[in-house]
Amino acid sequence: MVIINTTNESVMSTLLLRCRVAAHCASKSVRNFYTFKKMTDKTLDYTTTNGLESKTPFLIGVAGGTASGKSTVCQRIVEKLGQQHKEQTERRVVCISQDSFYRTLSPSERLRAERGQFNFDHPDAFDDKKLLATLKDILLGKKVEVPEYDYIANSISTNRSHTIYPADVVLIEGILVFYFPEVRDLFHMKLFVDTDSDTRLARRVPRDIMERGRDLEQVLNQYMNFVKPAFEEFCLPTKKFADVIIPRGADNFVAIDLIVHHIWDIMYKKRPAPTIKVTNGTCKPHSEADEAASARRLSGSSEDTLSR
Ligand SMILES: Nc1ncnc2c1ncn2[C@@H]1O[C@H](COP(=O)(O)OP(=O)(O)O)[C@@H](O)[C@H]1O
Ligand SMILES: Nc1ccn([C@@H]2O[C@H](COP(=O)(O)O)[C@@H](O)[C@H]2O)c(=O)n1
Repeated sequence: MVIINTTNESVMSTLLLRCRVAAHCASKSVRNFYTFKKMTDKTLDYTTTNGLESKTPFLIGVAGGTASGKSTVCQRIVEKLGQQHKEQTERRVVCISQDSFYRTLSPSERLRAERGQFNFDHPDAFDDKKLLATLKDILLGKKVEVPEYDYIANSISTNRSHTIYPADVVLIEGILVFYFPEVRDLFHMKLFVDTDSDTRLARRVPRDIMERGRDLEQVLNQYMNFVKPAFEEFCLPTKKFADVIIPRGADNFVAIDLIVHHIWDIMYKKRPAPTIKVTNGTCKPHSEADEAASARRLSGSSEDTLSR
């Protein structure tokens, strides 16, 4: 099942069209409809000459609960667009984690974090101003430096960071990427990875023990005291802002293919890029369609869902 919200008409109409074409192809036993054309150097040249208005990247927000598969979904999208083996400077699709925007903790908060008693799932744990400024720079086509997050030290790494070069598509994933209104309004497309909480907990426990240096008791305490209540209070309510909800995350090949095709259309079809005008430090959608979509978003008409 792919659930499509009606908030963003351009996203919705493309996806609906694809659903119809896919159904038609299936009924006619047409094979390989979803065989995805990988990017080639030839097509790379294309965007430099196809009349796109600017290098404003297409910004995609990917939200969802902890261990729902947000990073894995982003990774699949990058792979399907044939970008995973490209040099950083050559990548046309790049991913950033919201975890790189956790704020610096005070000494007492640091002590609590070491005991698993700090709430990393609360919006206050993030430096949303820095996240907003970074995304605006990205939209202006600037090169930005994004630090790696160190889950063992509970802080951003002082010596490991990634240079994000101007790209066509930038994915930013995190539990609360739709929580902050100013950040949320910058996205051209919003995805919500909707994986059930038992599955998420079953994934989080081994991941935190093996990759994040935690013990079982700490992981379970943190989950019950902070992660689960904050998911219900802050993350889950942002699902209504999503243009596309992806049940089962990376296992949902159909949803990922539809999204990849949509991104591919944006990157290669001869249509104006979704440009962003930055005036007085605020980013605004440029095209009339984007403005209309924005207005609908602000008027809160995002409750209707279609499903198949
Ligand atoms: N579809 C899946 N099937 C099995 N394991 C998965 C799947 N998606 C993610 N995982 C695993 O679950 C853990 C969390 O996935 P990840 O993509 O990092 O989630 P998130 O970014 O939402 O925290 C990782 O260990 C990952 O390998
Ligand atoms: N020092 C930290 C920072 C964050 N967390 C947890 O990470 C989760 C977000 O990352 P996902 O990849 O799971 O989306 C969030 O739920 C925090 O609890 C942490 O444990 N320690």
